[in-house]
Amino acid sequence: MGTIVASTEIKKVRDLFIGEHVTFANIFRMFISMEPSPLTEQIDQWFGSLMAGLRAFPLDFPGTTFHRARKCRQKLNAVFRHELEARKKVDKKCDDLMSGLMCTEDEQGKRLSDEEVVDNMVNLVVAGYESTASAIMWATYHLAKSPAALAKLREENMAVSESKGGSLMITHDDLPRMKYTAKVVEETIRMANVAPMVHRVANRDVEYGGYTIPAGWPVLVWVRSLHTDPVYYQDPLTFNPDRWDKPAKPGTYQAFGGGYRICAGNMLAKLQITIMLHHLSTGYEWELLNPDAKINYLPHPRPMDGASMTFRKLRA
Ligand code: HEM
Repeated sequence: MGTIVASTEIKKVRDLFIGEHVTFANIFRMFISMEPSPLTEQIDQWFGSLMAGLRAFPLDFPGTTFHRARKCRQKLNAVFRHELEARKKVDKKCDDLMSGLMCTEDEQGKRLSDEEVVDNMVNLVVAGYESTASAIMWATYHLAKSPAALAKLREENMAVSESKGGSLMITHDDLPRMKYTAKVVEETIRMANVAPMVHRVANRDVEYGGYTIPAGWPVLVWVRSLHTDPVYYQDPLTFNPDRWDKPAKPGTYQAFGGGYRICAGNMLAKLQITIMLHHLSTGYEWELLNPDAKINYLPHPRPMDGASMTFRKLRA
């Protein structure tokens, strides 16, 4: 059993498992039926630069993060546009999101414009890619620091795998048996706060904490402060999956926002993290190289060293 030393900075966590960028590869297969290739590697980099510019100061001239993000956005639009035109030319339909968006009709039989299809494609990758990959990184980080939780997770997932003759393929039917795994996913998402804020506008005057928020004011729900409030979460900075034996008090768990605009991909995100945890916990053990590395919170929370870890295969 060799020891792999690798930076698990999101991409590398994905690399470790099946030798490719799992989250990105999954998203690309589901969204546009593209297999990993030099082009998808390039697209991956453009998305990275676009993400970096999301919360950058909006200075749009060469050399700034914001400018780079805008340029990358244009390149991404061009790639999706090219694929869309190619499909239209030969009337090609795939079992993926792009074809779904191209064919969807509203009650009046109206379809999305090409621009709307491309816009939705880019936005959905932005919404669903780095957020989920980052949550997977945080799951491995917290589990590396919580051996007891990792042991319970491994026990549950080994049992699931053994009951299927050692198969690593989990299906929807296995999920009811993966109760502890579900709690690890929930606790990871609570602590990771990969989407640090939720945006709203007050649609009427609201009294809150002795203040009045006037109608029309923009409001930022700072999710981390909610998720680390000891009034709602006992010992909030401790990774404790068992706290999810009881559901959170309504309104105190906003990792995916809430109401009409709740994250459209929340179930998909949880499923992807669950699958990844199943494979990692049954196949590997891992250790943080710098457990006390400082955390950078903006633009997205991550350990400053990218969560460098050693991974070791549990079985051949
Ligand atoms: C751990 C992973 C994820 C986190 C923490 C997350 C978090 C969020 C948050 C906080 C919002 C704003 C919700 C609100 O304003 O109430 C949001 C919106 C959204 N998310 Fe996610 N998300 C994740 C994964 C995904 C995935 C995998 C997809 C789809 C592929 C996705 C698609 C969307 C979409 C389409 C919206 C906009 C919904 C709307 O405005 O109606 N997200 N997400």
